[in-house]
Amino acid sequence: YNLFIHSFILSPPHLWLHSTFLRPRLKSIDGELCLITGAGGALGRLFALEFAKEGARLVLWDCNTAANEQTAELAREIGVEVHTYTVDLSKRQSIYEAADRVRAEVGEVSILVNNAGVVAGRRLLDCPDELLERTLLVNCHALFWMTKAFLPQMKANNHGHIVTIASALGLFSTACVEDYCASKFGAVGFHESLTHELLAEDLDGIKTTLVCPYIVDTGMFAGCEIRKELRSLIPPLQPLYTVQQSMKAILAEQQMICIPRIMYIPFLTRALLPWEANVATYRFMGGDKCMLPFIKNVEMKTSNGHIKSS
Ligand SMILES: NC(=O)C1=CN([C@@H]2O[C@H](COP(=O)(O)OP(=O)(O)OC[C@H]3O[C@@H](n4cnc5c(N)ncnc54)[C@H](OP(=O)(O)O)[C@@H]3O)[C@@H](O)[C@H]2O)C=CC1
Ligand SMILES: CC1=C(/C=C/C(C)=C/C=C/C(C)=C/C=O)C(C)(C)CCC1
Repeated sequence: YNLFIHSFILSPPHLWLHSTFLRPRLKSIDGELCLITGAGGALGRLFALEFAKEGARLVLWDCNTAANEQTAELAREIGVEVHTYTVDLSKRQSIYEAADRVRAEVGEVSILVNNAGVVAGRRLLDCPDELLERTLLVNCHALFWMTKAFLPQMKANNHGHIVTIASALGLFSTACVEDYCASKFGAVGFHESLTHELLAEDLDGIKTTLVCPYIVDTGMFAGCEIRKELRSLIPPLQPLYTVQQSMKAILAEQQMICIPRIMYIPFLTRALLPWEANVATYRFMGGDKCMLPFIKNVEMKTSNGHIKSS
């Protein structure tokens, strides 16, 4: 009983309330070395620019060399040091080799932003096995290898920050994105377990932040939509807004953020309401079939040869 009370005194409710509802102090990351995966992509590029504005030195990883270089150019214009690496996050060896090079050529990474992500965008039964596997490798397994590569240095200094860009679909699911939900639920579980481990080891200098956005207007889920009447109530997020909200959470060392805040509701009701009530709510809000137009979109692009598969 005493231990229980003591644990609460160590993290009293007024501290939770303060960090959740009041404006917390934002930390300085000037001069820190920040590694961002998927830095050639929409959110990855914006993260790179926001971290650059905060004065962080950047290490940018992506499998798309040209897009990654473009991000690097934009970040250099802000005036920070930038290093780019072409890495295939679906390959463990590619991650470890690039990590060794970063350590030798640049130094110790203190902020890790695991942002790269993919989705198959096909119905499970129509989807090539490799494409399903790739989602798990990039969105989930890569988190193991990235953490194994960079956490030891953070532990040695008891200093660092690991950011996981997961998804609202890591907290509740919907139909026809089995690969993506499995990978993002995995990412959420990974983040939580790692956070508990760091706390249990009293490594209070290493922070973690989980980011769970709703649809972001980047093209990744183009076509995904809920019931027409509700679209103005919960519109797709702007990429810059998403990244700015994430940055606030990261710099405030917040453990988790759902963007927009209304996404906490389906997350909670998933756990609190009976299954049937959730199914009825999904039907009413168009959450049950929201992925069908997205999958149609991918099918059309694939048949036109515009989309590359694995
Ligand atoms: N857009 C959305 O609606 C939402 C996105 N998210 C998450 O946000 C993150 C960023 O998404 P977003 O910016 O929209 O997506 P993008 O597709 O724009 O960016 C993802 C980047 O990751 C790269 N990438 C993909 N596979 C690999 C790989 N094997 N190795 C290295 N790099 C790879 C992509 O390269 P390439 O282009 O060549 O494939 C791309 O540059 C993802 O984790 C996503 O799951 C979360 C919630 C909503
Ligand atoms: C299921 C569901 C909804 C729709 C969620 C959607 C459409 C989420 C899309 C998320 C994406 C694309 C995340 C990418 O990482 C509502 C209407 C909010 C509430 C009822 C349950």
